[in-house]
Amino acid sequence: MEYSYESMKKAALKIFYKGVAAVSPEICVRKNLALKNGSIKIGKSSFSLEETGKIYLVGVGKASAAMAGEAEATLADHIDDGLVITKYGHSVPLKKCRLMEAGHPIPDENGVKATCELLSLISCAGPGDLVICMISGGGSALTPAPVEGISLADKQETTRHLLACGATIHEINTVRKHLSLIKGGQFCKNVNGANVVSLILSDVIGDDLDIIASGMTVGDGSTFNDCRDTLLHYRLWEKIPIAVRQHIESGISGTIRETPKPGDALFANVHNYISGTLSHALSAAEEESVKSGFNTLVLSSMIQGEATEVAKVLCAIAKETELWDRPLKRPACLLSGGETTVTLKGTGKGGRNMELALAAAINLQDSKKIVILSAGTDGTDGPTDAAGAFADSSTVKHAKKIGLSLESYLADNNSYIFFKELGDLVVTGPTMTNVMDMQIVIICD
Ligand SMILES: Nc1ncnc2c1ncn2[C@@H]1O[C@H](COP(=O)(O)OP(=O)(O)O)[C@@H](O)[C@H]1O
Ligand SMILES: O=C(O)[C@@H](CO)OP(=O)(O)O
Repeated sequence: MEYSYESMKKAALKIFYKGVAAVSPEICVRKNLALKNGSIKIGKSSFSLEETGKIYLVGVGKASAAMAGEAEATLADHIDDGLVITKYGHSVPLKKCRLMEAGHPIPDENGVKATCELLSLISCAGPGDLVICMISGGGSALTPAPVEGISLADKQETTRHLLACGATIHEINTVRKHLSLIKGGQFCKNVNGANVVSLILSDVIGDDLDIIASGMTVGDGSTFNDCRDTLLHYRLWEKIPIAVRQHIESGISGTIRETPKPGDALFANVHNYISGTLSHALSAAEEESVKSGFNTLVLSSMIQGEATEVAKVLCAIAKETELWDRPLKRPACLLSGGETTVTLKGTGKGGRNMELALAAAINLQDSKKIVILSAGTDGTDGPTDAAGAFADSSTVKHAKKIGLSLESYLADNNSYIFFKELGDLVVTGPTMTNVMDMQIVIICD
């Protein structure tokens, strides 16, 4: 079969959508939540309706409104009260829960208000009650509850520095947890001994419960010392607001208490279950790729590192396939995913997927027929309206024709504008789910 760039891009997009569809909030919640024989089953936990007091449904994260919608459909009139905090544009109509939208990835005033309301709602719970949480990535930025002495502006500035320095989400959330009254398990301090059960859609490498949305219902394995180490490592210690520095120093000296740790009695009635992961999405993408006639290989669901470096490795494997039919015979499709980082040096507009695609285009200029799609499964890449971008063996040629220099767009972290000019953005709109980023690499004759 003869493949054109257009047909390869179409196939890549179809594979991406299949992956995303497999981790829709509805599917993930339906698999893990049921009402059966007078009991609510969530993950491996079961709560008899007769013995349970009030039932609260809460949610935080980009997928939380859609997750709560599915939970409402199952639990219907059994929910007594609820509140969901999601990112602007990620709402779906809810019947039982109040819905509040807030800023992401930089927290804002609406996030502060919403988090205050969330904490006030769950403080109505008590022994015998059940608090059901729908948690997904994005939850950290959406729930700013700064500790005393730290302002929202301090948190915003700290977040901006952390997002720009190339730190991993594990490192970023270690700091966030230690500046917060809700993150790092502290949500559970407010439920007065009620049962807490969380369904969690994972958007972090390794599916670490204490990292996704800063683990508000999970014991925190990190410390104030780790925060200082991270900030020193990325040379941010002198740049962050003084109030943040002082708070961390007080934590290190023991004047301020640590976040609750795994095994703390606070978590005796708390259960956390992963409801969907990137690995599920990649399996569905793999199935679609095979159906489309490609020899298919999932490389990894744990790709991390600087986006431009990851691009070099993916392109090297794609070119190996093109030249030597290794590790797959053509027509081939390589699938991968994870979360890269971008150390921002320029002032342009972009995201880590578009940055990866731009670097890939440079690496593919000496290849014959390779297409790469890199996109965020949440439908947003960086502070833009695109999910990601396509790069292919001919991108450099086309860019030169219209006078665009890839190197200068890359140096300015201006990948969004580059791919917009070229017409190679992947625009999906909010997908309502969030399991990190996916790369689909198609190699044809
Ligand atoms: N101009 C840019 N080029 C590349 N990456 C960028 C740019 N601006 C911001 N970013 C990256 O975008 C990330 C935030 O984007 P977002 O897609 O919202 O992340 P997430 O899906 O993890 O919430 C930050 O980690 C930041 O490094
Ligand atoms: O909320 C968070 O802490 C992170 C990880 O879960 O999500 P996002 O990268 O989407 O902001």
